[in-house]
Amino acid sequence: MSYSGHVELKSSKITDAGNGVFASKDFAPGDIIISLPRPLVAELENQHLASSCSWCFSHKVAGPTDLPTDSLDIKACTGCRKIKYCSRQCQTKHWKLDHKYDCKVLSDPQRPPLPYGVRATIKLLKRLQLGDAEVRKVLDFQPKIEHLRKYEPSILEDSALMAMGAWKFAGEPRGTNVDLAQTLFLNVMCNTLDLSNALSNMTLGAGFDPILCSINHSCQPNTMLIFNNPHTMVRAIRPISRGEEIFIQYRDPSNPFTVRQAELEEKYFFKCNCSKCEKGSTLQEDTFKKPSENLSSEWCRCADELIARHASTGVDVSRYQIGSSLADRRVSALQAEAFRLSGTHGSGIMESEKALRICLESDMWTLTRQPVPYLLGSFFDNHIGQGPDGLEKALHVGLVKYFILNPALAPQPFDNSRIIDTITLAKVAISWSRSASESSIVQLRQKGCDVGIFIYGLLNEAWAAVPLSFGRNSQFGQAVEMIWKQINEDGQLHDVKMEMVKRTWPVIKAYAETINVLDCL
Ligand SMILES: C[S@@+](CC[C@H](N)C(=O)[O-])C[C@H]1O[C@@H](n2cnc3c(N)ncnc32)[C@H](O)[C@@H]1O
Repeated sequence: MSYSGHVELKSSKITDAGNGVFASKDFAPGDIIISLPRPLVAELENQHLASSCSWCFSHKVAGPTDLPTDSLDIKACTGCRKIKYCSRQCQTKHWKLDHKYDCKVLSDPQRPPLPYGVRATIKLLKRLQLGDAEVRKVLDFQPKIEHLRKYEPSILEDSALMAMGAWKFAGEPRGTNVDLAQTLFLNVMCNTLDLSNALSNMTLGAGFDPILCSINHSCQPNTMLIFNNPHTMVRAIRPISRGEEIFIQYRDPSNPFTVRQAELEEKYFFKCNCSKCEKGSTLQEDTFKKPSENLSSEWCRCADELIARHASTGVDVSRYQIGSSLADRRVSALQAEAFRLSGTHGSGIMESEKALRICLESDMWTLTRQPVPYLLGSFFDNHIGQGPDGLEKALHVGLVKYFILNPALAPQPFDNSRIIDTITLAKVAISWSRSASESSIVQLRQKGCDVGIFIYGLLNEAWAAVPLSFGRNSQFGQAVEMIWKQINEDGQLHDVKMEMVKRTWPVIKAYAETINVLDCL
């Protein structure tokens, strides 16, 4: 079946995966495979409604790692006073496509905020009633009702209540019923994509689209999904031949096998059968620095305490188990504790330091084994706002992330997560160089890291990589250009500076390789 210009939908070769999306021509890394003006469903989570544009997801709250967002002026819809926009154009587009169907429902000041799945279902029901062919395609997905009935009956019950609410709020549209509402609700919620804004680098809401959501998951994906306010693209990250299946990642593929499996089961209700998971716990993601038997006696004692604590508090540590011997159970307990403290997507300063000590002082973890990369990410973010001392720590951990972690975890320099990291590190290095004393700057240079050259190289790399990821005309691309132009005022000397970058890069890399992360804690 022809699905769009460059892809087609047919049965996946992955066991139990149903249909998948296949390339109908060859693609090179960076090529755009799918480009959509906006997913069929794109809803902000409630906590972001007040500070983000509901059409383009521009986000007002500036976090420490944010790129400049100008003076974004978010104004509320005069009808409901809940949905907000950064411009009249965004408001008009959103009204025509979407908001005209739920503005009245949201306008009741007494009503508590509606979950985004309910908001989406109200609008889908109304569009379905009007004969919208795109919405019909949502019904082609498997609602996973049987799976939920067997394994997650409470989720199924909740979905029935949500669907009933959505159907009533939609005004019980003729030609629809509660069962149909539940199918729409579940099909969207079991297949959502995380929607984000590169400028604030966080998940702002959830999306669903019949084309994008037909792409299966692999823990070794060949494409990346770029959400670009509100344009969405699927781009190749490795060469793809005609006839090959296209995969994205629904969840982080750098986790150990059992953690990946559990996360996908929990959020999407399936057992991943991708080519990487077929190899089980045998790959680099599951390799510790040393065999479990080599854990020091001091850390064995600590692990024994954790085993007792996990048992007495009833914490489910099954996804962190690496084996049944006592030595394996001890390392599993350390792993469970490190993941618990990492919170997977961000943790406080105290928690991330404690978890890093477990992993690195026990000497069982390599720097690229999770949750160390998550923890270093949190450590980096948490220290940016902590004055010159915090900035210096962030700069050092950033050097380790840049030279050691990122090339191992995301081999393409234009990978969207990597390019955001590169530009954020450049910003940290700029802030540090402005706040540090002259002697600190000289000292760092003497150790091998000339911060001026480092900043120049990072910005040049980000600027060169943007066309293969977000695009130069995107909000992100424009923000990168702004910083790049500030640093590169005398454009004529570019070649000379790049020659210095080329010569100095291996020296900075060698310095990064000497950094002991534990010294930064
Ligand atoms: C977003 S949909 C993808 C389209 C789906 N294959 C279909 O035919 O409708 C996600 C569902 O596809 C299946 N799936 C995706 N990736 C998979 C994988 N790696 N292994 C097994 N099933 C997978 C699961 O049933 C999952 O819930």
